[in-house]
Amino acid sequence: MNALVEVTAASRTHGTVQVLAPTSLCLGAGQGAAVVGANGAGKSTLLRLVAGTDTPTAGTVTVLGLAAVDARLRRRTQVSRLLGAAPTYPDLTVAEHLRLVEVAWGGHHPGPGVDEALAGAHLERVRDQYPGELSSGESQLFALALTLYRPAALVLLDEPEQRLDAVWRDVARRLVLAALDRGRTVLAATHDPGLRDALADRGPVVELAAPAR
Ligand SMILES: Nc1ncnc2c1ncn2[C@@H]1O[C@H](COP(=O)(O)OP(=O)(O)OP(=O)(O)O)[C@@H](O)[C@H]1O
Repeated sequence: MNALVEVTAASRTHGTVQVLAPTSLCLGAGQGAAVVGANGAGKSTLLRLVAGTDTPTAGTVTVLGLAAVDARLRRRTQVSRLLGAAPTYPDLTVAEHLRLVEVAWGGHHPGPGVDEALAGAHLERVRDQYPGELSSGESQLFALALTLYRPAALVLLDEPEQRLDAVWRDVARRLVLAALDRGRTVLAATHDPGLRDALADRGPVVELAAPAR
């Protein structure tokens, strides 16, 4: 298997506190993986290590064949991530954000088109609204749809289900599965059993131990 992501005994310590115990993960092209565990278990920390925005205290993290921190240029085109809030422009509508991504790929965006992507995410009703005019659930689904619209090989998602009701959690799951069906690789931290189960059919589940409380 050609590994897109290879995490080998990676851990993270802040001061004297280990916030991520040694963790390993191997993720090949087209696979999906769920990272699960209690609040504070280290899920976001692991995603940041894979994103290259943090470095492990011990162990190694390789993304696209390079140490995650050295994969900067490749990350721009080959990794799309939703870790926290998605960056948005206050004066561009929902549809214009997707159009911007499409244009940024200068004729090489593989599709679907903006209208189809909005329909798939159930966002047609708010297509002409600005980010500041969306409900919190709409904002989250918009952020997820926008993240998945970048035609990146690897997608990193931190709790994509947050602030979504049961119906929209289902939409979010289907969006993630559709990305996998198109050959993307997805690593998602989640508290949603439905998303965990869906990803478990597509690859490994990384269970992080609960932190001492
Ligand atoms: N810069 C930091 N300094 C000290 N501790 C930190 C720092 N960043 C994160 N932590 C701690 O690391 C632990 C793991 O945090 P992380 O955000 O990875 O957990 P999580 O599993 O994503 O939690 P949740 O499900 O609540 O989002 C937490 O106890 C957090 O307080």
